[in-house]
Amino acid sequence: MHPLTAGRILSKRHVSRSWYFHSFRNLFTDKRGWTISTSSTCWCSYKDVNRGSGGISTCFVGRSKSKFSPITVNRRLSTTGTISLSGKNAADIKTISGGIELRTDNDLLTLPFIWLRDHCRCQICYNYKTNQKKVENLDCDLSIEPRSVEYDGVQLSLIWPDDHKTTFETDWLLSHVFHSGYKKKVPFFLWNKDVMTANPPPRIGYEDHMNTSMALKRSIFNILKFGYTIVTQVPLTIEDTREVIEKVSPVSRTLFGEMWSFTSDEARGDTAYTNIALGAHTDASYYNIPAGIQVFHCLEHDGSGGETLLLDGFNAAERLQKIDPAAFDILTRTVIPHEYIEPGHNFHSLGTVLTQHPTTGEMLNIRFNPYDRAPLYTVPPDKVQEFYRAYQALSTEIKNKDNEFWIKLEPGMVLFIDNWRVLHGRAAFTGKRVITGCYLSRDDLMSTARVLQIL
Ligand SMILES: C[N+](C)(C)CCCC[C@H](N)C(=O)O
Ligand SMILES: O=C(O)CCC(=O)C(=O)O
Repeated sequence: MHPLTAGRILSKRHVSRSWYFHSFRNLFTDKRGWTISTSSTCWCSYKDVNRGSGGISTCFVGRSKSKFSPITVNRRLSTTGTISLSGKNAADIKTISGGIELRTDNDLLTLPFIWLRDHCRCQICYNYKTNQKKVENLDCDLSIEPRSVEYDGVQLSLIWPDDHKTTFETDWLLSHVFHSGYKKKVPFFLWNKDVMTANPPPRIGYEDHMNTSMALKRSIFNILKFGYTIVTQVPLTIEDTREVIEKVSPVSRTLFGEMWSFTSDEARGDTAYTNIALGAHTDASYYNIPAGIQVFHCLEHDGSGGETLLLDGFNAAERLQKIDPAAFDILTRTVIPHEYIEPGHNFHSLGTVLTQHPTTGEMLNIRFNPYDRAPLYTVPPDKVQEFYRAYQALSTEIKNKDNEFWIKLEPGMVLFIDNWRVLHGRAAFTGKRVITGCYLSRDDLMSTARVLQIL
């Protein structure tokens, strides 16, 4: 147990802005040698408070429930109970219940005080070496209020009842607080067949992708914007393919291993290992967190057919939301199972077909693989028909030829597909066809995107 969170007995009324806690800080660091010196209400645990006269009170600070030491605190009575607002742009802030509203050039931010106190990025509260919070703030007074707020248009500064000072840059607030005007750095470019035919993502040459950060950024940018990208002129080996991929992200290990290659030899118990056509689907639906990216590189094909189908699942979902909101809603709420079973493997997942971003409501993931659906035990009988109706409504969008974009993967073309968004399929084929590739985790891709400052 953390020494400062042990023995927390104080009721909230004692932790208010009418108490001045500065002297606590010295006591904690000097006498106990405790490293936390925030001295804020968030960190103090009190056994009792005896109001003394003349503004002096005695209370008990506990290290554990059984061990308390008496100390003295200066009691500062709040004079007005109001929060002073100052600064060149004070007119842009307004106190509201439990927080402030901050008007910036284009947004109106609502900033709860508890949020502002918890997100303090001063050296005491935040470790800039590890990029981690130093304090848990789990005892923070939920109704904490600052004594004063200052805003100059660039920085917002707050002084808390214990004299702790918190300063934020407006830009930092804009990109971290909940607000409806949040803008994605790389918005989705939703497409159907015609839109994609007219605006395909630029293809990146192997040498550029491998050697210039501009080109690598463009490859990743394409995945975020269009849901896929293609690197051309890649040497026809698994090792070279892996090197191209590892510029983007480490290769994930799945039930198919790391780098796999497949052909129509039925080596595994999945229709991918045949030469029959496969309708649009996402892969790894039987993982609770489906693979983020699917990579394909056709190393050889000496027959006909085998074209690759790409289809923007977010565009299909968005259209469904417009024309059949009830179906869309059912698919975002109904958890269904998927599975992959073959000797030595038995994968089973639960998840919704459509998942939206929890704050923006934008599409986050489509999990659509009619082939790998498991028996539907998650839907009560009286809801079964409406689920099938919704699933069929989505599949009508997915089967719509106007949404299908077909390409022929030629040897040397490495295709990265956002498996959370873009569905893929293939036409039946003849002859020998060998495809290598792998899966990547979406978190790894996003991490690279942030490091390269694309996000
Ligand atoms: C890509 N590779 C051939 C290795 C595996 C194919 C797995 C296909 C599976 N039905 C799924 O949807 O995940
Ligand atoms: O063979 C192909 O081009 C694609 C196979 C496929 O859809 C898969 O492996 O999931």
